[in-house]
Amino acid sequence: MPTPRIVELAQIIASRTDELKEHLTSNDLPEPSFSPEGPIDAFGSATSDVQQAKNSVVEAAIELRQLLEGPVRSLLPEVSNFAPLAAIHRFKIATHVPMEGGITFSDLASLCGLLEHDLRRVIRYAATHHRVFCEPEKGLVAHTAASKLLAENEMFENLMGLTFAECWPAHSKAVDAMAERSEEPDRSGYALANSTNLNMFEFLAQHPDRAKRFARAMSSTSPASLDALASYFDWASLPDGSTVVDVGGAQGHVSFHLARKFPHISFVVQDLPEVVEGAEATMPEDLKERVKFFGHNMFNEQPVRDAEVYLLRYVLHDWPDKYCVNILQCLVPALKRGAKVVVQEHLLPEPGTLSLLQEMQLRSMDAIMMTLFNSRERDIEDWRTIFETANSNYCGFLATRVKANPSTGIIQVEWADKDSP
Ligand SMILES: C[S@@+](CC[C@H](N)C(=O)[O-])C[C@H]1O[C@@H](n2cnc3c(N)ncnc32)[C@H](O)[C@@H]1O
Repeated sequence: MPTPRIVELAQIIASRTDELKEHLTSNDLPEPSFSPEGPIDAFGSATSDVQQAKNSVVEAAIELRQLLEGPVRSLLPEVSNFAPLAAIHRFKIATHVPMEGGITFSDLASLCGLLEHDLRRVIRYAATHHRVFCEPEKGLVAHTAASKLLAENEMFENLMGLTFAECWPAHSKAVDAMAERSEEPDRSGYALANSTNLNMFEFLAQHPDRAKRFARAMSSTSPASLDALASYFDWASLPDGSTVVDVGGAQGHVSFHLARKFPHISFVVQDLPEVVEGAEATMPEDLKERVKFFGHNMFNEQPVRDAEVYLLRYVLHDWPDKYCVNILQCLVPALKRGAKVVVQEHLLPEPGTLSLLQEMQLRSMDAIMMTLFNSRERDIEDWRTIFETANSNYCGFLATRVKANPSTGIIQVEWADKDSP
């Protein structure tokens, strides 16, 4: 009789967890733990083999759980209500819990301005479902690694805000948006959830605090992703004094990263005026000469002419196809022969060709794009079509998946200017 799948999965978990234990022991590293003293990312500094072992264990554990719990649980998953996490974010509960010892439900409720019974159920739900907070003795709330992170690290505050204050309400309206069969960003789940006829960026422009949180959440991008951008396009071969225009560059974190690696290049960071406002004042001293900010709406003609590179990093996936075509067409009057357009984006795979975790991450991102913008993630052929539709002078289309993270890639095209003499 063949080995049942659940046994195979258990064997994968056991053998690959041994590799993880070996890595921790031989490098004298702390083991993963929910305690506030536990590591944030126990395998963050590990080699790609160890990362691979970790991903195999997680994927096997997901499949094993799904098989053991059966199809009913797949349809009605245990975690489908994010109100408790949204409440933890909104009422800043983590900041009111002391780092040492604990606090009673009643004291915590008054600090947060909540009814005690509401607070108690939020905490107990989050403790069991998400390991956020624990109750070391009955009635006393204390930190776990996750709640401590939220209390101490402003970046997580911004990311939770983006997830639970912006995305979550919009997800529940995405099906209403789908029923409208609209491909307009101002009829997305996000627009419906906010009772607005504006697209998300126009709406955020009217809500500066939320816009700031969005911009800060965007700047939390992983260093590995920025390193991929730095290494999958040959920035070093650009002539001395070259200019890169970072279209939709937010507050400049991508240009800062590239500017530090390539001191012979200057950068113009373009974004909506309200996004770039004040960015120059907070710029690192060493980059002030080479990075400039410029308020510009990318649906208007590109004003910075004859740059060597126009970079669009995670900008186009926010827009339905016809808008992407329009953005690329707005670059055209500025392009000199040989200018490059460089795009960093997710690249959808053929179903089942990436690992389960990678494909889950991509499908989640695709669903978020639908919810927020009525836009989508795209595969390589979709990207080729967008460039071809925008202008036949966009030549030499080259899309390369990033080896360490093949769900993303770098696309480059060159402006051929076939019509000029
Ligand atoms: C997903 S963020 C990407 C930010 C940055 N490129 C990065 O890689 O982190 C998309 C950016 O596009 C900007 N954006 C949206 N609409 C725009 C417009 N009409 N003109 C210029 N920038 C715009 C947003 O403000 C935001 O900073």
